[in-house]
Amino acid sequence: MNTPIFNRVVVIGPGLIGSSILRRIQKDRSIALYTVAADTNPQVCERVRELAIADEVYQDPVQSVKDADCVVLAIPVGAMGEVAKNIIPHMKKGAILTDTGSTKESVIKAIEPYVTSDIVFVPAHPMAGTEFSGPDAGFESLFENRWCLITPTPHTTQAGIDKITKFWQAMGTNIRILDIKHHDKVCAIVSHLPHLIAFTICNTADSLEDEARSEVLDYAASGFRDFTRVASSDPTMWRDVFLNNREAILEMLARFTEDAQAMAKAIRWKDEDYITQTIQKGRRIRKSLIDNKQLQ
Ligand SMILES: NC(=O)c1ccc[n+]([C@@H]2O[C@H](COP(=O)([O-])OP(=O)(O)OC[C@H]3O[C@@H](n4cnc5c(N)ncnc54)[C@H](O)[C@@H]3O)[C@@H](O)[C@H]2O)c1
Ligand SMILES: O=C(O)C(=O)C[C@]1(C(=O)O)C=C[C@@H](O)C=C1
Repeated sequence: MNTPIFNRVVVIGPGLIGSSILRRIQKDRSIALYTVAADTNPQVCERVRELAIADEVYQDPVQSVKDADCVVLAIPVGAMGEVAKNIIPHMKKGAILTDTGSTKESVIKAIEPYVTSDIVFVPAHPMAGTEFSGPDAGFESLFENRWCLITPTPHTTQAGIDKITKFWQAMGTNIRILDIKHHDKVCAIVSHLPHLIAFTICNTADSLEDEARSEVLDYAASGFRDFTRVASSDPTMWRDVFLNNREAILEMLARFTEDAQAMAKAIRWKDEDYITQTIQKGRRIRKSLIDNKQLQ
């Protein structure tokens, strides 16, 4: 076997993303020789033991990081700062700290003050997931052919970037190095706003008067169904994303609202060309996703 990328990898938060990482390592031990999982929820720890997807399991993240050469934070973005503050003093000198958070500027701001000069922090974000959460939801091929976005800070070393690049390539992803603010803007439009719209449209449907609401359930095997998949995502994760990428999300929502108003105007004034062009753009985007193999 080739030299493994890491000897001992700790995943803090073995939910959808963390357990998918652990499962992938279990399949490919050239990524890490030994895996440790840590989760403050005792039921998650119990389930990870039952699933046998980590070599060792701890309820206390502080205890779990001893001797690790890579620690992956796969917890909600609002919890990252506190956990980093607690674990960093117990990490091995020279170890890498990385994360999978959906927002980057907030996570970096929360973690950086606690990063000591002997720890390398490499912020990262795998652009892959589902509407499910928890250790049962993960699967080893989740990251296959997806993107992992790495957003180095001015203190991130090239050696750290190279190691995390290898790590995520071994998970099956392609890599892009992105500027931190740019990452948050792009994710606001491709991920955060679509979730906001999905949660909102379900709430709007639910607030209709009784008769129409029951029809939503009867006839929802249409476009609405696709929104309900996205809207069934985890409330804690998404509350944290919305509160931690506020500026970019509000900016994209404002643009979207303007475009929705333009569409409303076109419908009111029967502007066939505008309506047709808008629909055609949507179809083109869908086709390019299929061509780029970004649809499972
Ligand atoms: N779900 C997705 O599609 C997706 C995709 C890419 C990135 N992410 C990001 O990855 C991270 C994990 O998301 P997920 O979907 O795997 O979540 P998840 O809810 O499936 O798992 C998160 C786990 O973290 C644990 N946890 C919460 N607070 C903790 C703490 N303080 N200490 C230790 N454990 C704690 C929870 O008990 C849970 O088991 C989030 O930051 C999210 O933004 C999610
Ligand atoms: O595929 C889904 O259902 C997801 O919600 C995954 C998704 C996304 O919006 O694309 C969600 C959050 C992430 O940070 C990255 C990926």
